[in-house]
Order: sequence, then structure tokens, then C-alpha cells
Amino acid sequence: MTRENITNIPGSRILIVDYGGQYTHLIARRIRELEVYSEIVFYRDLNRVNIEDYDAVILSGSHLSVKSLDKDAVETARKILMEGDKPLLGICFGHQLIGYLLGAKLSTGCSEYGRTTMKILSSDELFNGWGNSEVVWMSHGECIEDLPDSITLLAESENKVVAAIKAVVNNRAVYGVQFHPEVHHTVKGRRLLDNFLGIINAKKAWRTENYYRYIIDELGREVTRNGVAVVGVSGGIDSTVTALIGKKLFGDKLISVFVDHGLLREGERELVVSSLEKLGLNPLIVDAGERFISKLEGSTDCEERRRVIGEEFARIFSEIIEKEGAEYFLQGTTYPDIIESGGTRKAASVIKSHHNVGGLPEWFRGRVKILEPLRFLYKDEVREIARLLGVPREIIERHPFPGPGLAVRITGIFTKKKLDVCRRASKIVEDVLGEYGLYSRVWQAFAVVGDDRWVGVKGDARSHGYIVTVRIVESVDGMTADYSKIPYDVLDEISRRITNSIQDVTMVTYAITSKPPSTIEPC
Ligand SMILES: Nc1ncnc2c1ncn2[C@@H]1O[C@H](COP(=O)(O)OP(=O)(O)OP(=O)(O)O)[C@@H](O)[C@H]1O
Ligand SMILES: O=c1[nH]c(=O)c2[nH+]cn([C@@H]3O[C@H](COP(=O)(O)O)[C@@H](O)[C@H]3O)c2[nH]1
Ligand SMILES: NC(=O)CC[C@H](N)C(=O)O
Ligand SMILES: [Mg+2]
Repeated sequence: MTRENITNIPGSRILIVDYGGQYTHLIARRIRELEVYSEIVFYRDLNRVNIEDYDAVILSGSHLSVKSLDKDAVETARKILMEGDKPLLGICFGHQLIGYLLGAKLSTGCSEYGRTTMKILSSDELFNGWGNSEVVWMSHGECIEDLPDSITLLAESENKVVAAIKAVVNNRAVYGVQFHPEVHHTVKGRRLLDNFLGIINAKKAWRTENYYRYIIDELGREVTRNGVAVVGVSGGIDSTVTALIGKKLFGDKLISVFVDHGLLREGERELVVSSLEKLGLNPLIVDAGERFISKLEGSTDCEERRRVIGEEFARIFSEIIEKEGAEYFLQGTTYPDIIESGGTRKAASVIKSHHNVGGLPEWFRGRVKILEPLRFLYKDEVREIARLLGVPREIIERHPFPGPGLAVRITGIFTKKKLDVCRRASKIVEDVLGEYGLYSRVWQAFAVVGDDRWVGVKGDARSHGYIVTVRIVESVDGMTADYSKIPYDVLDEISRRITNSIQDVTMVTYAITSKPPSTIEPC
């Protein structure tokens, strides 16, 4: 999987120009869901592709401001817009860029984050199936205003920000939307992208199973058949599917390794091992709790903890690789891991270094060939492949759990005491949701422990305990999320159970911020 793109596929092709936005691959993924193949090119590499090979171009979002975009890039975009003839859709930054190039004014101080209501002012095919007013998801600090006559204003947000525009340039349609149609939380976003495909008369011929077959073919050509391979399995969906792909490629020569780093949830080790055994992936178990915890105690920075954990994982894996003479190392890296680490592109802003990407030290990369078969996929696509491969529901439906485990659910200083509180409180959150039949309806549900204290009164005596924050979110791919509107009686049950059974907790709070502007894990 060293190649960046696929050739010889039937149907239409869409080119997505990546300016480093957090959701660029989500655009590609939505388009593929709509059965049209899409490819991403980093904006500085545009000279490497031939725009004639595509049926339309989408300009992505960005952490950059249009004003800070380098001159060459502005000139390239201007050529595509003013001299080219491919239909165009700009999203967020892309929309601002199109507006700016057509003569609109760029403004700052018009931030909108998360859920926003938008009103359609002028009907257009792009909004077929949309009501006059719809919920969209925003994530921007800038916007365009003072539109020239060549631009039609299609929609504006409740804050009177220009939300959608259209222009006809060189006899073809050019659209811009300030919101993100690609994120799940924009209610009719998928419909908008489908409308765009309709407007350009796209031929739909792309299917997900094809992508799985593509992975197998591509890797099958790349690897040596009799080579030994090692895969780290966490019991999560990504590494399970990766291990099954590994088994298909390497057979008995695949060694699955489960590391107990002491940061697991209660009962997790037993559960993971038994589910993996059922799939024929009998894992080698590495007992490394002490090794990890002793290095984490006293640390205050989560990014530092991720680095320490990444380093320790790498040491353990390289010991096994050396001992077994392995040639390959498979990782369940998915696209969010890569994108949120700023991994593939020099442009993306680093939000968190998820340990398997950001934390993997250079020395490890030099020792073994790393295979990441799922690196272009999102969790729900991985789930689709898992179903295709007959992975049991209990694994498919399990909540995602970060590789660094409970270490990223402890804010402030890391102590064994807080780890214990976090583990016990998380178990209560999961148990109560399970009892009320809500566990599988939410994306993730857990407890977070920080350093702040709250004075309590327990048994008529003053106590000074921890604050536990409960985070329960709904999401489809982890890229955007909203807090779950859990009934009060369920929250009440969670709170009472936590304060009653964990002596050192005097307050339970519920986290009610969406992603963005927040993230799912606290650090
Ligand atoms: N306890 C563990 N033992 C062995 N390997 C692990 C462990 N935890 C994580 N890994 C490896 O690191 C990869 C990334 O882990 P992480 O949990 O951050 O991602 P994920 O998207 O949740 O993946 P998964 O769904 O496989 O858990 C996993 O896919 C797996 O290969
Ligand atoms: O902070 C993290 N470090 C990791 O190593 C990691 N691995 C997976 N996840 C899962 O990825 C999704 C997005 O998480 P965030 O909104 O917190 O970035 C959420 O579902 C996270 O649980 C991780 N999160
Ligand atoms: N998400 C985006 O594309 C944001 C664009 C630009 N950086 C802004 O803040 O407005
Ligand atoms: Mg995991």
C-alpha cells in the first residue's frame, strides 16, 4: 500500500485538492460512499496530476487562512477556476478561496463552530431535497462578504454569514459552501454531495468490497509470501481486521501480539483474548503493566505520555520482531490516526499524535517494513469490511478505545490513584448504559479524572475528592461528534454509583461540548 492512488477503475473520478483541512479524507470517503471514485492531491503537488483525467474538482477546507496561502498556490487555484472547465465545489476554505478569487471580500471575526442553522435564499439543484432551513456543521473563523455581481448568494447562516454561493465561470458551474457537507452531523450533507454528482452527470461505479479486494491484491504483490509478520492487536476493530488481512497474506507466519500495558479497562484483557481466539488469532500476550506505569507516573503532559507509550510499544514489538526474525509489521492505522497526527501532509495542523503514528520512533521504522492496509479508511468502512470477513458483532459493536488506553483519560498529573478511579468509574459508566440498553447506541462512553477537587460531605464528614467527568458521545466516524442526550435518571444512576462506590470522588459532571470545537478524548 505504498501507492497513493488507483488506476483503471470504471466510472467517474473526482479530484479533491487538499489544503490540509481535518476533513479532507472525509470528503473523499463520502464521494466513494456515493459510488464515485475520488482521489486526493496535496495542493502543492497539483502539478503531478492531470486535471483532464477527472470529472470535477473539490477544494477542501484548511487550517490556513486564504490570506496566508502562498502566491503560487493562489495562482494555481486561479487557473483552475478561471481557465479550467471542470465543475468546481469549494468547501469551507475552498469556498472562501473561490469567493476571494471572484472578487468577494475576506473577513475575520465571523467564527462558527459546530451546529448552525442555515437558510436557503435562492433555490438551486445543489439543494434538491433540502428544506428552507437546515442544520449544518461549521468550523471556521473567517468568511466572505460583499459578493460581486458574478456570484449568486444561495444561502446564509443564522448569524448572517455567507453559507453557500454559485457562479458560472467558463460555462460551467462553480459552487462554494462555508459549512462541511462531508461531516455526518450536517444533516443533509450527503444529499448535497450527491446533488453535486448529479449536476456533473457522474457515472457511479465504485464499491467498498472492491476496495478490500484492492488491498489484498496490492499487498499480495508487495509482500514476500514466506515472510514472517507481526501484528499488534488491541481487540479493537481496526487491528482485528488488520490481523485477519495479515492472516490471509501470511497464514501461519503471522504472529499476533496483545500488550497488556496496565492501562486497560476492567476485564478487558480476558475479553479481548477470548474474542481473538474465536477468530483463530491466538495472540501472544505480553504482560507489561509495570514497564509502562513506572514510566508514566508523575508525568503531566498527555502528548509526552503518548510518546512514552509509543516508545514502549515499539520496544516490545521490536524485541519480538528480532526474536522471530520478522520482516513485516502490520498496524491497524486508520485515516483519522494519520490525519489528526498531521502525518500524510505537511499542511495539516497537529491536533494529537495518536500513538501508532506520532509515537512510533524513527529507529523502529528502520528495522522492519510497516504495512498499514487500512490507512485510507474510516472506522465505519473498516466495520463494513469486518462484516464481509465474518467478524462477530461483539467486536464490531465495541466502543473504540485509544491505544494509550486510560492514560489519555487522566488529565494533569498521572498517578496510580487516578488511574484506579478512572478505571472503576469507566466501568460504572459502561455498566449503567448497558443496563439501560444504551451502550450500543452511543459511540463512546467513559470517565475522565483531573486534578481539580470538590469539597464533599460524606457520612457527615468533610472530604476533598476528585471530580469525575463523564463523556458520552454519538458519532459515526470519530471525526465529528455530539454529546449524547442521556436521560437524567441514567446520569443520576451513574453519578450515585460512582460517588457511593469510589470513596475519593465527590463530584460527577457531564461533558456537553461537541467535536469540534472539543475532541472526544480529553487530551
Ligand atoms: N494493547 C495493545 N496491544 C497490541 N497492539 C496494540 C494495543 N493497543 C493498540 N495496539 C496497536 O496500535 C494500533 C492503534 O491503536 P489505537 O487503539 O490507537 O487505534 P484504534 O483505531 O482504536 O485501533 P483498534 O480499533 O485496533 O484498537 C492498533 O490498531 C494496534 O495495532
Ligand atoms: O486521543 C486519542 N489517542 C489515541 O491514540 C487514539 N486511538 C483511537 N482514538 C479514538 O479516536 C477518536 C477521536 O479521538 P479525539 O476526538 O479525542 O481525537 C476517538 O474515538 C478516540 O477514542 C484515539 N484517541
Ligand atoms: N475549516 C476551514 O476550512 C477553515 C478555513 C479558515 N481557516 C477559517 O478559519 O475560516
Ligand atoms: Mg484501540
